[in-house]
Amino acid sequence: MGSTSSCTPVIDLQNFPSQSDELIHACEQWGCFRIINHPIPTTLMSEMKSVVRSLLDLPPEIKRRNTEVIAGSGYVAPTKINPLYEGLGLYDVGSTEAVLEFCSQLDASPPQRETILRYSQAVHDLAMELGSKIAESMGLGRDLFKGWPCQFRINKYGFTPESVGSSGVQIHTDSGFLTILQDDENVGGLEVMDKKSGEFVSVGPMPGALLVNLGDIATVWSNGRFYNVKHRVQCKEAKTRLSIALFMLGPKEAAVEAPPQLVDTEHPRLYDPVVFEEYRKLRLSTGMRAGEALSLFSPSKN
Ligand SMILES: O=C(O)CCC(=O)C(=O)O
Ligand SMILES: [Fe+2]
Repeated sequence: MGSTSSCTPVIDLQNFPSQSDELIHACEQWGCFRIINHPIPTTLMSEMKSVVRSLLDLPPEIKRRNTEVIAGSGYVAPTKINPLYEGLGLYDVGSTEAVLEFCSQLDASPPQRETILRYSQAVHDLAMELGSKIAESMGLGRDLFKGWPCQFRINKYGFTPESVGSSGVQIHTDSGFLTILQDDENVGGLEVMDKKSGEFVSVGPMPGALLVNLGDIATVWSNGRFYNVKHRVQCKEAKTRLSIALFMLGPKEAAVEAPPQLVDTEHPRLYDPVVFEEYRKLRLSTGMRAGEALSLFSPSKN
């Protein structure tokens, strides 16, 4: 399938509340937007990028020490299905202890540790701030997403001349509420599905900006208003592509449901309460990785 080029919305984080309507429109129509004038310094972004490159270049026996806490949160080696992809990660990036454990597993040097700590804290704070801005822009309280755990992952796609045209990551939605992605500033390949046409649209590199995607939990929480954007990574050129993702998931125990303000007779509740951890396991066990599993939470109509 071909793709057209990007018209992903761009949200200026320093221009609030003026951008509130644009932000909600982007969440509803695209499930994805670029953010500019965000608080993560460009120098920190590029320092983190070079740390990511060194970590992913470590020998496999060291990378394997990055064990998982929840399924897929640790080292993911290339597989038959995804031979180009490799990733390292950690669950609960809001915990300094968890970040330091990740650093120790990978023998990070003191300057690398410092960069990983600064970057992960900054992007975690940014996820919380974005959650607050989304809630506030809908006329709700700023603290609704406080304490929701976040997962962190660094990704490497070893694209080769033979792989041009194939997939680095197959079509999926993210399972949590939102994802903040520092995509590769040179190597494109990320494609998002246009809600209206169902066509894939390329999201080209935009150095200095970050990309936000909304996931399945955002659709549940917003009572179906927010679009859980389907996306994939395609190999466009024979270069290594690196990306850094923070996934704001759902609460550890409490079930997610739309706040009462988003439910009325014209907008009846579309989903039964969803416990994130159960939802994630259901996605894995059923292989429904593109949001299909949400249909299993339609309220029973008695
Ligand atoms: O690497 C990317 O640009 C996107 C990765 C992605 O979609 C994911 O990790 O869920
Ligand atoms: Fe994704």
